Amino acid sequence: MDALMTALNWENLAANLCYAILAFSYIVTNICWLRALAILALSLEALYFYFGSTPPLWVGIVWALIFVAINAVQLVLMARARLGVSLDEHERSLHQGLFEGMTYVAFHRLLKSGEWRRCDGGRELTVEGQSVSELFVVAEGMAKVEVNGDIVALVQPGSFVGEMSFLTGAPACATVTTVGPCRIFSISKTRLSKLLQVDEELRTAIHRTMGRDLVYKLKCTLPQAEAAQDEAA
Ligand SMILES: Nc1ncnc2c1ncn2[C@@H]1O[C@@H]2COP(=O)(O)O[C@H]2[C@H]1O
Repeated sequence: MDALMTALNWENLAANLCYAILAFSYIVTNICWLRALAILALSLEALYFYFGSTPPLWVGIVWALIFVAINAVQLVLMARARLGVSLDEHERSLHQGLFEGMTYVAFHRLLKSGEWRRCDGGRELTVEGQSVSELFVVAEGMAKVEVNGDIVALVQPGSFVGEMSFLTGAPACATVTTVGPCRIFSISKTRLSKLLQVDEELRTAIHRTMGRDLVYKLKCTLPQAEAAQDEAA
């Protein structure tokens, strides 16, 4: 009990504050905040080791400063990566739509791995029953989705094409054809898979985005299917 009271007394306030901040930094999930809090806590620890012990506890001070330096360098690198990202008007609008919530840095890594294309109407993006080698995002324009020759849906701007086979590994469940001039972002699925294997942040963001897009498609498709059933009855 005495030891606990001594540990918590006012003289040890800096040390307790430093370890409380360190403990809090373990709770936060944002890596920037984690590093910033670690820098604050470890700087306080260095001060405590200097002023709180006679002679100063140099081993602790040196290691605290090394940890501060590592975290500071990482923060600067992250800030530079963030500031180095510049998106053009089309990329920004895609980010604000389909990829909303994805960090600029992760979005930029995705963009760098694929390419933008313009195409006219009539271009087949996927063919029902055939394997799909690319994942597409229709940024501008529309595409029709056909199953057994029947149009079952329209792909709206800001939607994926080919995400279902990407997620399941199955062949394309539909033929998707552009119905007018389109601006499309495409990325090789092999390349995307490799990228997602090493980039956890992007993997989480892509899966969340695909999930949201699938929900949207399902919501749009159900009324269309109901209307078709009513017509058939
Ligand atoms: N009901 C639907 N609404 C919108 N897009 C669809 C629908 N059904 C299939 N697709 C798209 O058509 C694509 C065909 O290839 P995938 O199965 O890989 O992925 C599919 C989806 O991207």
